[in-house]
Order: sequence, then C-alpha cells, then structure tokens
Amino acid sequence: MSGGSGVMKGRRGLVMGVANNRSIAWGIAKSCHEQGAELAFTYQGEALEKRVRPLAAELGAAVVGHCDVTDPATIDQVFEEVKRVWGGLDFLVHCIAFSDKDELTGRYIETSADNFSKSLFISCYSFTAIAQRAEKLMQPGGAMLTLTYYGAEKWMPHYNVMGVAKAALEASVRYLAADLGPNGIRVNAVSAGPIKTLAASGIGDFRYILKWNELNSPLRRTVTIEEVGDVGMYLVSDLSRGVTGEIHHVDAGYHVVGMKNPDAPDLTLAKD
Ligand SMILES: NC(=O)c1ccc[n+]([C@@H]2O[C@H](COP(=O)([O-])OP(=O)(O)OC[C@H]3O[C@@H](n4cnc5c(N)ncnc54)[C@H](O)[C@@H]3O)[C@@H](O)[C@H]2O)c1
Repeated sequence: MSGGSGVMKGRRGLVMGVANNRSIAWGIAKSCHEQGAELAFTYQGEALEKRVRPLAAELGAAVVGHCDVTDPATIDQVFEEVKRVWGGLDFLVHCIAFSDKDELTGRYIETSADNFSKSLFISCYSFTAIAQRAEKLMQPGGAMLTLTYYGAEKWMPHYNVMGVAKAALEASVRYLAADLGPNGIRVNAVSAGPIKTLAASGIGDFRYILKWNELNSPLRRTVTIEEVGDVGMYLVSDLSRGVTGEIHHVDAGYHVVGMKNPDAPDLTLAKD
C-alpha cells in the first residue's frame, strides 16, 4: 500500500479484464491496491498471460488462471481456484467486452446475427455468468462492478452493436442489484469516457471520438484509467455501501452536454 488511506484493507477482489497496463481494469486494480485491497487476476489466453503475470507481481497479486468467458468451464475453474486460495470473495471487477472489429464501423443495421450474439454474450451475459459464481463466495458487504459506455444511452458513430450490448449490460446491473440486494451484495457500473486502450482501438474513428470529447466535455479533457480506477475502487469499497444498481459516469461530464461547445474548433479540424 502506498499513499492510500486503507479503505480497502481486508477486502479481497477478483479483477477480470486486464490486457496490459493501459487497461481500465488495471487502473481499478491499482487504486484498490493503493487502498489496501488484496487482488487476484485472470487473463484471456497465453498471449495476455505474459502481460498479466508481471503486472500482478507489481501489486503482489495472485493469478488465478485463464478465463475465456465463452468457455464456462474456464469460469468455473477460476472461481474454484479463488475459493481454494481465499475461501471467499469481497469484490469482483468485470472489464470484459468484445465485438468483431469489422462491425464497429459504418452502420448498425449491417450487424450480423452471429456477431450480435457473440457481442451480447461476451460483453453482457458474461457479467451475469460471473455474478452467478461470485454470489456463492460473497458475504453481505460484497460488491460487483462492470464497465459501460455512454453509447448505451445515445447513438455514437461506429459503436453499433456494442451500444446495444452496453444497454443490455446496464439493464442487467439493475436486475442483478435487485436479485443480490437482499443478500447485502451490491452491483454497480462505471460509465467511462473514451480512453485509448486495446479494445478501443477496434472502434472506427476512435481518435476523432477522443478529440470530440476533449473539446466538448465540461472539463474540456478526457479521463484517465486512474480516474476511472478511483471511482471503481469507491464502488467496490464500503464507502459506497448505500449505493447499488447505479451507472456512475466518469467522463469529464460529457453525458450532461446536449450540443457542441460553440468555442470548440471546426469539426473537420478536430478530426486531424
Ligand atoms: N476504452 C474505452 O474508451 C472504454 C470506455 C467505456 C467503457 N469501456 C469498457 O471497459 C472495459 C475494459 O475495456 P478496456 O477499454 O480497458 O480495453 P482492454 O482491451 O484493455 O480490455 C478488454 C478486456 O476484455 C477481455 N476479453 C475480451 N473477450 C473476452 C473473453 N471472451 N473472455 C475473457 N475476457 C475477454 C480482454 O482479454 C481484455 O482484457 C470493456 O467493457 C469496455 O467496453 C471502455
């Protein structure tokens, strides 16, 4: 622990979705660690294992194995390992999404049935599948967190089927919160502004989206994984013990804006 006030001391959390040190999951993990949490990570496949293991070591965290959410046996294995190592779980961080890159450009209407199913399964259903396993390991005071984007609420260029998947994910946060609330387990989401990560690089014109947010958000900038991380940490800590079913925006205020900032430069200039 370095510099934190220790609000996460004694809490043990599973972080799913670290791909590298630019991942939002990594920002959340760092913040939880700084506040005293004990962490465990999963990775998706051998290529990412090489990145995740050294990062986990940096935080003195455990690595509980490979998890591909399309393979339920790997989810079961990870939760069995968490149970074996810790016996229980205080919080869960789900930062997992996928869609075919070819359909994250152009028109939503072109979405194929196959990619629709795959995107909704990985980006939305996986949170429910994981919550089913996590519930069994949690006591009252447990907390679950997922990551969403404003493209769930409003049309965004190129976000397409991911917007539909995130809308379903946000609805599932509310349903899971209602299911798990009587057991004292909370379920929330952070709606992060655009950040340059591996997943985001698959979205068409992403640089343009970043620039637009920078010029038009109330804070006139974009956000960092550390800023998302601190809010994520708050939502899985006892500080937010009265909060559940919430979609908390960490987007420099962009979601309150209804029109282009008149002082922002011309759009064609902003695209460069
Ligand atoms: N970057 C942004 O602008 C932004 C904004 C809002 C929300 N989000 C969301 O944040 C979350 C994390 O994304 P990120 O931007 O940090 O990118 P990232 O590429 O660092 O993380 C995405 C993660 O999803 C995992 N994943 C994909 N398919 C999987 C599968 N089948 N099984 C297991 N894991 C799988 C990858 O391994 C990776 O670790 C995603 O839900 C994303 O939609 C991102």
